[in-house]
Amino acid sequence: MNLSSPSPLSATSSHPLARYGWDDRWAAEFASYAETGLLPGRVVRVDRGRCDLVTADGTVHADTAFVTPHDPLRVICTGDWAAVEPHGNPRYVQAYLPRRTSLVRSTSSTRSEGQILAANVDHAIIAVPLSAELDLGRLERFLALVWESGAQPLVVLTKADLIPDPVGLSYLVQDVEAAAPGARVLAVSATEDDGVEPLAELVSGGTSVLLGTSGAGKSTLANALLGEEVMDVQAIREVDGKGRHTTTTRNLLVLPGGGVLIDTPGLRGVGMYDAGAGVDQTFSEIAALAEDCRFHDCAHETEPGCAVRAAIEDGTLPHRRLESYRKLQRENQWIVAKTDARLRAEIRDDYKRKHAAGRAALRAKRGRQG
Ligand SMILES: Nc1nc2c(ncn2[C@@H]2O[C@H](COP(=O)(O)OP(=O)(O)OP(=O)(O)O)[C@@H](O)[C@H]2O)c(=O)[nH]1
Ligand SMILES: [Zn+2]
Repeated sequence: MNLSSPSPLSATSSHPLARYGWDDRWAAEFASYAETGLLPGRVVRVDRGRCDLVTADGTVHADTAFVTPHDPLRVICTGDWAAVEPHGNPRYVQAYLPRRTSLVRSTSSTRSEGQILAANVDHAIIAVPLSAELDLGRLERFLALVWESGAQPLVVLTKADLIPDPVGLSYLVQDVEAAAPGARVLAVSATEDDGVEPLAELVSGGTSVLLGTSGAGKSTLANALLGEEVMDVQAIREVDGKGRHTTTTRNLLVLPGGGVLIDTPGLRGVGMYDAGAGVDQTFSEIAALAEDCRFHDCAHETEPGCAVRAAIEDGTLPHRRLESYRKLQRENQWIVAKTDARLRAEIRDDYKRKHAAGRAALRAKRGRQG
């Protein structure tokens, strides 16, 4: 049985939660909870000790006390598949299934702590606006975050109608492709409905999120994918614990062309959090080149036989890429160091050692001169 792509004929495809992403693998992992009478549900919203889940019986408002541990990365979040009690007032979420992917950001630049933004995301759409000059460094930062999460990045150049010249547009696409190895890049105009269809098809088989800076065109793109009516329909009315009707907005929406879109406020303008592997993956072509460096620990500075510098010299690797790689590596080390005292001590000792070595070399040099 191929677990990663459930057959369309499988029993779960007719399950009422299939359109929310329920598949054979989730069903298998849920089996032990099902035996105890718990219901499966996908979290569509989390809010102050409560969450909304879609279940086969409709939306359930449940208490999250048992799935809100101290570790902020393990707190239940939108996109999680959870086990919820079938009755009770309130009903409790008892557990959630191990996440396939987790999108994590650092909460702030001063108090470095990871925060889970969304779980079980398959595609992360990174919106890059063509209304402004391309900021490839910023794109690379988003890519690192996405690769680290385990989701597949999809770069969308938004507002493509602003670049009417197809040749100019193709150059821009090429520049972005060179900065995003392993990711699909497509140009879309949401206002002209150009390229929305291929994008809808790409994300139809899973859960997606939209990332990008303010004004990048995320909301416009979300509306184009969802259709405005869908947005309205899914602002659901339901009875809360006090017996009143309340209107709540879901952060996880079913796309008319298949798949679901997670759109939580916290997703906007995210910063990386401990994304070492993600940074390496973002610059995968540099790692591939480095395999041919003479020294396996080559820093691509002044070493002889450096394949990375050779690629820069012959024009196959933009110098900007190596600079950006180093910058993001340093940034990530800094983030990690802030949360990891041991590493912080190591960096300090390393600095002292280098400093001492530098001073010794200086003394030796002075000694020779004197
Ligand atoms: N020409 C053109 N303009 C667009 C397109 N998509 C969005 N815009 C414009 O770009 C601006 C920002 O779009 P939004 O969709 O609000 O951007 P956003 O990323 O959601 O912004 P935040 O909500 O601040 O995060 C708006 O003025 C849109 O009208 C497009 O395809 N073509
Ligand atoms: Zn090298």
